[in-house]
Amino acid sequence: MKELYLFRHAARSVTSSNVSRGLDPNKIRSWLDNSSDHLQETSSAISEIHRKSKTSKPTSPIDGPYLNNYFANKSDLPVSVLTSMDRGNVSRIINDSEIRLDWSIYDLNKLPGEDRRAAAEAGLDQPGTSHENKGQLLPEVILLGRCNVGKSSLVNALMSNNKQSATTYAKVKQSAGYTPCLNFYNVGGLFRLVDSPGYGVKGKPWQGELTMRYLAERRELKNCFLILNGDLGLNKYDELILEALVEMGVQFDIIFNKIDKIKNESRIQHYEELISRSILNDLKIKPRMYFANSIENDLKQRTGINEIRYGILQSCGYSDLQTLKPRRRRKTINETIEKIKEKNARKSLKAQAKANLQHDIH
Ligand SMILES: Nc1nc2c(ncn2[C@@H]2O[C@H](COP(=O)(O)OP(=O)(O)OP(=O)(O)O)[C@@H](O)[C@H]2O)c(=O)[nH]1
Ligand SMILES: [Mg+2]
Repeated sequence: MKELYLFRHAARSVTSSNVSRGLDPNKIRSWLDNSSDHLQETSSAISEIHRKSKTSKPTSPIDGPYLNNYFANKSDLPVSVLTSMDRGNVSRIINDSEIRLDWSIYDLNKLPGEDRRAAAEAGLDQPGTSHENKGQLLPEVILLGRCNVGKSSLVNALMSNNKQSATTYAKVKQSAGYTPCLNFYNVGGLFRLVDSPGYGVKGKPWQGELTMRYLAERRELKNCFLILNGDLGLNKYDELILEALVEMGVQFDIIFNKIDKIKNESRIQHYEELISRSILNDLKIKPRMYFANSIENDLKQRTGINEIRYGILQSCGYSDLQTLKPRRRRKTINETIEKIKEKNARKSLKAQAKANLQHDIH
């Protein structure tokens, strides 16, 4: 109505002021009349858009938890759907954990546990390896995958504080074939997370042998997380390793990583198609499935990390996460300062609230 009122006013002023400039007032009136109809249509279309935008929900990000929720009802492959309490627990456990690289292994016979076993088999009493006194044996999980699929980035994402900091434990590089050996990260004395050299075109035969022997022989190994390219899907090397894992009877799960490479609105359809045309549904063992983004340079984009952490802890036999206490890491000076600041802010808020209450009473 307001627009129409303004419009009429404009028509009046145009007719009177433009005659002197040689414009035909009737033409102008008819043009304005048509415009009035158009304006009315436009204004009602705009209010319709406003109405719709108020009622329709904004598109949610199709992130790791969203995809898990979606495929929980749609796929034969199991997925984890976490409660907010599970999320809180896994974040606390990892954020509190002291994390360190215990061993970098090029030769499986030198791996603690294996050295002892090798020595026992050879009839020797003293294995005498350099790693012998560097810690007790813990449950282990390994990240497997093609070169460049994001194994080391995922190691960093799994062991870093979710949103605030990206600690770099494992070295990451754009060029494929970067991690040369098996790296064992001790997480809070609870388990060891093993980063492995990638397989595929850039993988070296001796690295393949090392990893395969580890998979076949390691008694501490509780689960493998096979990382797949979330953009391109499985290739022949992935199929070979999947078949080998099934054949060896090794427990494994799969992670579709780099989901950011697929546009948010196409993700569901992309993964539905990718899974249905892969060999995943035909495997004798149905692996648990995860969707993640382990990107290092944009922490807000990281997703699906707590689901994998939860899967790791469960595989390692830790089911009561509420009471699980890792070996704690020492806080940095900055973290300590932040904690003190938070405590003081809470104190002053409390004091303020108390003062307000007393003021209201009086
Ligand atoms: N877009 C995107 N890039 C990623 C993601 N995760 C890792 N990258 C990038 O992928 C490249 C390879 O990452 P790495 O973590 O080194 O991969 P890797 O599997 O350990 O590679 P190798 O050790 O060579 O086998 C790096 O440039 C990473 O920044 C992700 O979730 N999304
Ligand atoms: Mg690597």
